[in-house]
Amino acid sequence: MSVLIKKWEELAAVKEELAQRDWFFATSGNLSIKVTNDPLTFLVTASGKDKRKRTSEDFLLVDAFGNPAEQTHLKPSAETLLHVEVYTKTNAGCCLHVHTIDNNVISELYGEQGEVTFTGQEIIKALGLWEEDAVVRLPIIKNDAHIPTLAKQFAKYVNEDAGAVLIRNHGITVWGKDAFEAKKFLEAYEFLFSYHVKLLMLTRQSAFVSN
Ligand SMILES: CSCCC(=O)C(=O)COP(=O)(O)O
Ligand SMILES: [Zn+2]
Repeated sequence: MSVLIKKWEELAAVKEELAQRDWFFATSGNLSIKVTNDPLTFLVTASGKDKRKRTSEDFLLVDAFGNPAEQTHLKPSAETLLHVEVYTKTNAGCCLHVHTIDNNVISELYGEQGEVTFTGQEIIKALGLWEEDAVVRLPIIKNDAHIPTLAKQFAKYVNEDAGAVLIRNHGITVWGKDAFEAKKFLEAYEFLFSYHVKLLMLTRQSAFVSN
């Protein structure tokens, strides 16, 4: 099996799992996986598709600038430049972006602070932090409609082979050394968001009832 087919299957499997979680509302989300290092090429989702569907036109191969590396009628994701930043600045092998209600709520609650932190949760170990008092810091950037500007802001936080950035009222972009790691990190962040949102709702509601 060629590397391209192997990587296609790997990304398709991740896409299917994220679809099962219902993380691709209204065609949102984009995914990519590195195929070659020299020259850099990666598979990225085609723009505007329903990512819950599995088709032979789900992905296309792009180069280090995010341009199609082969003749195709498909358009790379509108947010391909963010994936370009990940692969040109790090050794990451996979990059995942989803819009969920929970990640949008968290990004709005903490957007002015420019970051959200989490601590005291066992799931933090999935992010590679094993100390009991570990603190996860997740940057939140402004959602700029001009993608080159958004990519430039995003790039400030792309310094390691694994990481994540929340885009305010837009979604999260997570990257890791391979598809397994990127998906694990994404699931850990979404767990933290969902827990935090539910806890805030319950504690605010009970404070309201007891007053
Ligand atoms: C429909 S949501 C707006 C675009 C977006 O943020 C997204 O993640 C999907 O865009 P793409 O071009 O990758 O389909
Ligand atoms: Zn998006």
